[in-house]
Amino acid sequence: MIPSRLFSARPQAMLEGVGFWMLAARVVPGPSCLLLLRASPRLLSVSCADCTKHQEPPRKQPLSEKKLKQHFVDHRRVLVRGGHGGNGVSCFHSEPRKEFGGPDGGDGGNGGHVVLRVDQQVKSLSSVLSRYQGFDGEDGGRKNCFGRNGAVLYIRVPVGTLVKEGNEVLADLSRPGDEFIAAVGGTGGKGNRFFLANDNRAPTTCTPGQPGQERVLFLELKTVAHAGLVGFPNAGKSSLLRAISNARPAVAAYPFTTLNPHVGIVHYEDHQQIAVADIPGIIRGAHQNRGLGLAFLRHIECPFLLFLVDLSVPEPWTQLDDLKYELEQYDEGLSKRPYTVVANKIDLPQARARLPQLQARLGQEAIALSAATGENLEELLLRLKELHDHHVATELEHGRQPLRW
Ligand SMILES: Nc1nc2c(ncn2[C@@H]2O[C@H](COP(=O)(O)OP(=O)(O)OP(=O)(O)O)[C@@H](O)[C@H]2O)c(=O)[nH]1
Ligand SMILES: [Mg+2]
Repeated sequence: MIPSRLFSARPQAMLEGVGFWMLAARVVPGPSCLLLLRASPRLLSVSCADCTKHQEPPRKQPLSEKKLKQHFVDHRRVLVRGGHGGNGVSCFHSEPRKEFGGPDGGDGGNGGHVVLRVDQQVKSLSSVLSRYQGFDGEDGGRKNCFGRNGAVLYIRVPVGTLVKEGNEVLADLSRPGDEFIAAVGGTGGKGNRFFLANDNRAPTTCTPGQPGQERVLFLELKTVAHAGLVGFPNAGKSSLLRAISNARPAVAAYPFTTLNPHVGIVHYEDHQQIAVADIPGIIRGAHQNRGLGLAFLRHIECPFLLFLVDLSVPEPWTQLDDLKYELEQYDEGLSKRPYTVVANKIDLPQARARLPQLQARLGQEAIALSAATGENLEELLLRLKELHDHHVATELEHGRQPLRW
């Protein structure tokens, strides 16, 4: 509320706003300043020294979900073209008193390759452009000088980038530092020196540089994480990820709130880190492209899974069968990965009542918890650690490197 006596100080300034607040701040210090602080902190900092001490530093505005989606890009079509080779040159050596110096045209340099390189700092394909042209090689020169080769052009991509041409998978860049030559640079042309032969002492032939390889590649980002949260829309996957990690996926009471996978890192006291991916909701018929269809199933690139069952809906045990069926239809053996069943929303009385029936129907233990209230999250965290340790042990047993985040 603005005290009425302030208006009488300079009523005409109300329209201007700025002038009014400056005057009022000097007239009425103390609590009124708080009101004014909210109205115009910049001006108040000039007039009220006391309040400036308590002024909060400006906070960065969080990105809206719409903007986040624009930032996360999980597939890209890229036209890549290697650099053009430099041309060979045709010329002859000339020197005073040396009439026939011979051919001395140098070769052109090779065009530069375009190379995809995995960079752990890059988290999505949003920084990848739609076309890349490699660096050209330099033309050859006189005096048998060869042209400089074109430099290699590196495209930084995130871990888990799949490179496809048509339907063929060319490369799976799943480790930091992995490289793939997307387009080979063209070879440089030959200078006339190259064609010097016994039967031809003065060749004039030289060849042009070759164009670089050109192709259209499809880059696809798999979400690489230790655990994948799989569940129906609205089961509470994003809420659970928020509860156990620092990730901030959007949560709302409508299906398909999550349209892109989010990865959250669970930190343990012994500095172990486990990456958990929140995958968009799966519905019946997803393998036939229903709902978000197949688009998200490609993201399930996790050594173990967390099946999230929503206890607030009737007959929750059917969810697990449906989820497993969809995964199996998409990729045989996907549902056979180590997993654990998590039953969410036990804070609701009707959900808690369904728990014994769910356990009986599944014939296995389900971790009952509430992502909203944080109830029983510890049990899930311990189970996650167990699954992770089991994964590490199995990978080492097979002589493979376990996934590190
Ligand atoms: N009562 C209760 N509500 C919950 C709990 N967890 C999630 N919810 C609510 O369930 C709704 C859906 O939650 P989300 O986390 O967005 O669900 P989701 O599985 O990520 O949904 P999609 O992204 O659409 O697949 C929201 O309204 C949440 O507030 C819980 O433990 N208890
Ligand atoms: Mg979600």
